[in-house]
Amino acid sequence: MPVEEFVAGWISGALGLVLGHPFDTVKVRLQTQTTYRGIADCIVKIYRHESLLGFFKGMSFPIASIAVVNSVLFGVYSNTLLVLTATSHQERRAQPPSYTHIFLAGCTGGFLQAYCLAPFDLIKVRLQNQTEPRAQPGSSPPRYQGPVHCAASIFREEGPRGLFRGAWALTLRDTPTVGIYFITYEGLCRQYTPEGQNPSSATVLVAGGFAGIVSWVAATPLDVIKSRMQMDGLRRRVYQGILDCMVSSIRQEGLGVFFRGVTINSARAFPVNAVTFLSYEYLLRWWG
Ligand SMILES: CN(C)C(=N)NCCC[C@H](N)C(=O)O
Repeated sequence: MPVEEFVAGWISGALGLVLGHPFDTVKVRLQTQTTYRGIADCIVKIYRHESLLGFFKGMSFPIASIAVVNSVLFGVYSNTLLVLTATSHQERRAQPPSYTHIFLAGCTGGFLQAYCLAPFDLIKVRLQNQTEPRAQPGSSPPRYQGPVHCAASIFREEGPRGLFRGAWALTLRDTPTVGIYFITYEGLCRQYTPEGQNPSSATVLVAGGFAGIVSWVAATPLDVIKSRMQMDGLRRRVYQGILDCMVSSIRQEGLGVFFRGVTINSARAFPVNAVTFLSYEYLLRWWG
């Protein structure tokens, strides 16, 4: 099994993550808390109350973990294509795989990465939702003091399965939308690249950025449900399951609830995925 795709996925995931984390914090807050009037209000409040560091809450853990998850995503995607089409990454420009194969390989990558991502994403969301400023003498400490403390507390208070809270919603979110992600990327690259050639850097940046936006717009409804399921269980259980969470969210907030955070999600998705695909492509060309 070729491993370069896993390594390239790891590095490109880490680069994309640092760039996108502040957007991600604003998105998670908008999706799970009702105290903010919109993106600008949320940004101002985080900055005033928690300083610039507030935007980077919960990042240290994902930088290691999400990079591993991205490595699984790109590694599984490329190796599934290898099984389906018998072509390596280098051969795929001359012998492009069909969109059906790309979609199937993307869905396989999305499905497998969701299970690796679930506990890390849960910890990230719980930490991002802590609104307390940094610990000061005399003030009560936040519930979770860091990622390891957060993981240990969830394990103790909610059991080992608690670490996988929201995993089903995450799998439903990622399986089809990662298929869409790779189809959009490949489709745009092919559209703007002469046959048999490698896409230019500008094409990779634009195709990667749009692949991020299109797939995240499709993923946002289940992303909202996933984030809510992950916050459920913190004090008392509110939802019986995914369907119950959907129904009660619609009842209380209307259908618009499914698009909470879609603007910030898209604003985050473009730079993150432009950089992810650019570094991924270049690392593979460099090694290949
Ligand atoms: C819509 N979804 C779930 C995706 N497109 N997933 C693929 C990776 C996305 C990238 N690491 C990011 O954080 O944007």
